[in-house]
Amino acid sequence: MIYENQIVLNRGDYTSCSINVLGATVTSWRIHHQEQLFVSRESHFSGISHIRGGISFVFPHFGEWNMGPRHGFAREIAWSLDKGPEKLENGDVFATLSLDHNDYTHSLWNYKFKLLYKITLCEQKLIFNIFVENGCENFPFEFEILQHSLFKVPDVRKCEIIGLHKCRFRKAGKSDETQLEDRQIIKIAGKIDRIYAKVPREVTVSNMMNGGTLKIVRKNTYDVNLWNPWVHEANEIRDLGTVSG
Ligand SMILES: O=P(O)(O)OC[C@H]1O[C@H](O)[C@H](O)[C@@H](O)[C@@H]1O
Repeated sequence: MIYENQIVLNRGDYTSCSINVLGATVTSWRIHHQEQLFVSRESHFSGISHIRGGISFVFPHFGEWNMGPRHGFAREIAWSLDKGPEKLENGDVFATLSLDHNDYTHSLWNYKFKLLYKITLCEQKLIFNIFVENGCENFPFEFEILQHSLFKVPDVRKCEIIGLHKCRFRKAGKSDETQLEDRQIIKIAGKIDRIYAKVPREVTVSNMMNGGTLKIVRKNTYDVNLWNPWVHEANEIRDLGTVSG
């Protein structure tokens, strides 16, 4: 069921996940009451731009795009509910959203495609399955996908990111020049905006809400975007709200 644009997966025990059909954006993930995601209070939910925060769906292009909006169109348009929410025997709850090519997407990117996005809420984790169907007969297309995730943390300076050691990275939006990450543990102490390539399957972030560690496990994706605009730049992003040091 969709109520006020939201699809809610409720696992009981105050564990839930909300997905806004606008961009199939995951706007809330609560584990036993505790919110794990950051969504700006200044965010627009009316469709005039993408939702600022949560987990947004970047497709078919990451970054500035001369064919359409930055980070693609998928985060800016309404998706459909394809299936669910449905409870599985083990108590997990899932829903599948879909986005089909239409006149608008064709005006920017002239391919027939269908995206299926299955989100499963488990006791302590979220599982995402993404399917991209190519409806163009004998005609391949290239695309980029990113789940742009903004996490809520008590103090970002205390978070330790593990898993990027020895990966090469480039600065987002800058030249293709790459550098080697020589730190086993990355701490954020200022602005950072990087794309790490060929990242191992698992990256962890410690000192999340309640002091827990978040494990991000990926399959068939190779790059990781690490972004924190820090105070000055954050204050220039109008829908992010005021940030103090
Ligand atoms: O403001 P947006 O279009 O949502 O982009 C937010 C951020 O997305 C990614 O993390 C990019 O690497 C950043 O350069 C960008 O600032």
